[in-house]
Amino acid sequence: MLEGVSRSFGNRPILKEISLRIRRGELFGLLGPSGSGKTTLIKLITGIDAADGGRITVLGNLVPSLPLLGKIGYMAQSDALYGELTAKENLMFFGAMFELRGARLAERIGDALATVGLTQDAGKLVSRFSGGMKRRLSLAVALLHEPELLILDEPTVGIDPALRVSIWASLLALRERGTTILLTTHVMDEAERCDRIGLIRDGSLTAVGSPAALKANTGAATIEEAFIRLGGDRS
Ligand SMILES: Nc1ncnc2c1ncn2[C@@H]1O[C@H](COP(=O)(O)OP(=O)(O)OP(=O)(O)O)[C@@H](O)[C@H]1O
Repeated sequence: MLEGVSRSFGNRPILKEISLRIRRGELFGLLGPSGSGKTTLIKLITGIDAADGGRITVLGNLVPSLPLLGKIGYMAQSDALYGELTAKENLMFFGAMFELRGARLAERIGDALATVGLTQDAGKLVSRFSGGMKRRLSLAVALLHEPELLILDEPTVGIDPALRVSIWASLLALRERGTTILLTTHVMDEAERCDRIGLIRDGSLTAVGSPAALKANTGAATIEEAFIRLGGDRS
């Protein structure tokens, strides 16, 4: 939950008094033009960056909170992987950080690799991976410890359409199991699949609602049209 959250860089306000309550178990999408503040907001929610004003609580904990880190899975926009390790070794490393070990770790690694379609590539060095494969491995890392809240910054950038479909199927399955998912996207048909979306423009949350409600409120046929009518640019 965010209450009046603000963040400036220098004299420049980047986020202005953002208040938002994301419900447990929902798939929430943040949509906004490039530079509107989506990544900044996500970093505040994870506790990586600190707000200048306002209050953020996640799963009942005031952010930042060390115990919270074990309950969150975060996939940043740039991949933080070890190129000199294989995909499986990367997952073993990150799994150990989340105190997974033994049979449980092996089971989670198998599950996460299958979810992102990398089972056949488990033994390959990450430095030989394509950009899309690295994105998929980053997603596997984020969901390895079965976090209650999954925060994904543009999870499907650089991923081909067929795999995007399968990743979305996995996200929806995780949501069915009760995982709360917060993601940013530029892709309108992805926004359409979220339970609710929040539109950000110039650091302000301009609208929040289900895709159907946002379309109905603006009389738009598509979410892209609703987004433009609500003052967003094509992103
Ligand atoms: N550490 C920083 N120092 C100064 N300015 C920053 C910093 N981080 C972000 N900004 C600025 O804040 C604004 C919002 O950036 P942010 O990355 O949150 O946008 P975004 O909506 O995630 O964009 P995109 O969709 O392109 O990823 C940009 O103008 C960016 O240049």
